[in-house]
Amino acid sequence: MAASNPESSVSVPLDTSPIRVTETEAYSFDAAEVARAGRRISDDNITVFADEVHLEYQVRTSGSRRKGFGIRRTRSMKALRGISLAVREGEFVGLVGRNGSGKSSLLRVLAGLEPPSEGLVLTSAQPQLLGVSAALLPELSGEENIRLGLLAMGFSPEVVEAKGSEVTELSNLDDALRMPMRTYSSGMAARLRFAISVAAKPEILMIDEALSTGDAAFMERSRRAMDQMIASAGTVFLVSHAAQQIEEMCTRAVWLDRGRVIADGPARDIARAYRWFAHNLAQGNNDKAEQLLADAALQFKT
Ligand SMILES: Nc1ncnc2c1ncn2[C@@H]1O[C@H](COP(=O)(O)OP(=O)(O)OP(=O)(O)O)[C@@H](O)[C@H]1O
Repeated sequence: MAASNPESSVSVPLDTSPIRVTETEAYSFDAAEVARAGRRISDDNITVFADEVHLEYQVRTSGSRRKGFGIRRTRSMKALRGISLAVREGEFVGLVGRNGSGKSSLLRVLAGLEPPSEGLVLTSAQPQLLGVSAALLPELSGEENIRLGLLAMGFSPEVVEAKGSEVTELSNLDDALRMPMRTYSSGMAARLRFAISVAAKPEILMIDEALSTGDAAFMERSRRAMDQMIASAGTVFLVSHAAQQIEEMCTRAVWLDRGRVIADGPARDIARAYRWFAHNLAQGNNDKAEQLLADAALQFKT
């Protein structure tokens, strides 16, 4: 379980009213723990809560070679530097940020796949991180993998039959479903994993780039499937470099840079600000891009 951050444990008025959440294997979510972290929780529909989360990777590097000996050193790489977030039922949160800003790391920590080096992560249910949880086998056909994926998620054979057709329709892979998955392009495999995960209707779904591989029809179907999830009080996270996709699909966006939250607010506003920043960065206008980043931090930081 993630440790709470003792430094933030006092001086904030606490509301320890009950939080309607269930315990999961990875995390326990109880009001006292949130209170110890010094956060005021005034409503009970929070599904994902992060308090001052840090993540440091230890990386082994090869050093200089002298007299034929290679010297190996360990370097620490700070991927997340104090992320705090509270996400509620029905929110569709887009994560944007330049390469290496910490988006995938944050999803992995929130999904419980990576323990934070410091800080607290609480979730109301086990999040499903698309692409990792679905254990699909390359030698099996798409159809067989749909059954396997749904069984692996704990559904009974009867439910698997019923959900199977939903997955088939959403994936739109038609005849390819009878081919071994090793013959799929990465986009086709991503679509299949996405369709399986969405049909499973997890309370918390996390998608890392998978949607960018689909065509317009797939995007439209995906959007409808996720709208249904959100309407039934689910929570979705989406990492994407396509700011337009975030703007069109998400209700809220969080902009990460160098492991920190730069801006957090309505998807439309954040996505537009991010797109202008990314455009300037791509043009090599680094000073202008840094200025836009600072402006966004002032305007949208919560
Ligand atoms: N397994 C790992 N070991 C060491 N460092 C890592 C590892 N995974 C990520 N990092 C580092 O952590 C930082 C954040 O990486 P992360 O993949 O979370 O960023 P990202 O915003 O998702 O990037 P991208 O948009 O390029 O996918 C980067 O500096 C990256 O090099």
